[in-house]
Amino acid sequence: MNLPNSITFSRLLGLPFLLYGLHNPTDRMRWICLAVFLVAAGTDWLDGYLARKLNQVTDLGKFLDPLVDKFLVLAPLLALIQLGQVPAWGVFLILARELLIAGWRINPNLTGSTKISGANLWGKLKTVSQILAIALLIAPTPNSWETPSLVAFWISVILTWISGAIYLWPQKSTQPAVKTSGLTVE
Ligand SMILES: O=P(O)(O)OC[C@H](O)CO
Repeated sequence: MNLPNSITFSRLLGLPFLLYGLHNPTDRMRWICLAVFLVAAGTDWLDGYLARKLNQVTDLGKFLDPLVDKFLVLAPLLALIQLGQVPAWGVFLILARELLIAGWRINPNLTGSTKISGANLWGKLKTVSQILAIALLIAPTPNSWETPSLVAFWISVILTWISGAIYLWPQKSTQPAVKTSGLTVE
């Protein structure tokens, strides 16, 4: 457990507060939750930066970082369903893709590599779009912001699936076959 991975874990600390604070929130509580959410989201940049700078990129980090991001994004989205701000089926689309890629990432038979596949550029872009959409939805914005916030949410849903498809799409042609227990998987 190195410093970058500890920072990744610390991202989870704000989640209980977010879930509590977004239950029937006042405007003031929304601002506080927005600040907590953005600080937690900021650690996503910090852990990656430190891992590269300190030369501490590990398989554990490549697995943990995207997983913790999924918790960070899904916790407020569930609260936002409860508040009637986002439809459950939209959040389900995000949840389904995130589970799919988390499972794919740790399965060498599927990735074609015994090394953990880290997040790619599209995955990072997807997470940024989710964070922006959630920030807009948490903020106590006037009614006129409802549509732009929802548009941001749906853009993030689309990017979530595009980035997922990009992980899965090219592997047949670009990844070498992996031999597992005498069985060669292509
Ligand atoms: O697309 P994923 O599942 O690799 O997640 C991307 C990470 O959240 C980027 O930090």
